[in-house]
Amino acid sequence: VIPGWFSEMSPMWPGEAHSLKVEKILLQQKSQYQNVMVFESATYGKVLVLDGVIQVTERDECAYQEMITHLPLGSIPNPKKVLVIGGGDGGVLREVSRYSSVEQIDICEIDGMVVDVSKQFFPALAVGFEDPRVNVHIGDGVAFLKAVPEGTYDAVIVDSSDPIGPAQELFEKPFFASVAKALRPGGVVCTQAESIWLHMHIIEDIVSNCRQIFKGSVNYAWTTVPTYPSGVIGFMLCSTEGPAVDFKHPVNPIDENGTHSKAKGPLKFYNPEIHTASFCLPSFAKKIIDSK
Ligand SMILES: NCCCN[C@H]1CC[C@H](N)CC1
Repeated sequence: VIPGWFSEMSPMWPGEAHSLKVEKILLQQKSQYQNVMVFESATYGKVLVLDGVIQVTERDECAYQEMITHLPLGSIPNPKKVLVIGGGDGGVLREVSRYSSVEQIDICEIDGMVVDVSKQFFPALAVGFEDPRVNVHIGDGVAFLKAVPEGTYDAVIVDSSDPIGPAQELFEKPFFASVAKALRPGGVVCTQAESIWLHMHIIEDIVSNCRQIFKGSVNYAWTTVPTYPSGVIGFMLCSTEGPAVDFKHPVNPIDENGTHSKAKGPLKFYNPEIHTASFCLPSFAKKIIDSK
């Protein structure tokens, strides 16, 4: 370990590690589920780390939060009821709250400490919790979804960490089946779906499971996030049987000014062109994803 630097090491990306220069460690605590750390970096603002894995940095969080939210919500005409699984830092809530059509935003985050730490150190993300439409549930998303009446939601966003630790079940078939049940016909789900450079085997399984469960459309999109492993992160975009959803041509694209409603300031990353472009894949990934 180089003194004064944080290196992100995990069995999920063997033989490589992204490092960030540390100015000051602001918090190190153990929650019921994981080690929680916040540090001030030299060049990416504050950084949230769970079990040694970077979750968000102030400088590049916009890419992930905007894409994981606007890829699904921009693809349906009138999102009303939205469920966020994970997302305890509040960033996805901030993006969902841009839609004036949305009436109810439920969030189920397993670790309450993540919510508390975000409110203390990441106000630009935790602002999402201030929206009156938000209902916070601290608990296991798997159990939460089992209790949800069939066809409740227009959209589900699974803003998870990696399938090592508390989020492991969020990558498995039974969970996808419970998401499909909780969605209305033509409802959409967007899940965090790792890196095409590092995790094609995981993505292969996720796509295969999604094609069996979601009888609408199943697509994989990706974007760049400099502080995520390999600098990219992907998303599964699926819809249930019912009114067709064309994820590649958004019917309801939020514009750059984010003026769907009382905006939380302009969008920094997402725009309708990058929405469409995010579904274009390199051949090595396309071959596997389109064949499942
Ligand atoms: N809202 C926090 C984002 C969590 N997503 C991350 C994707 C990349 C992973 N290596 C860690 C979690």
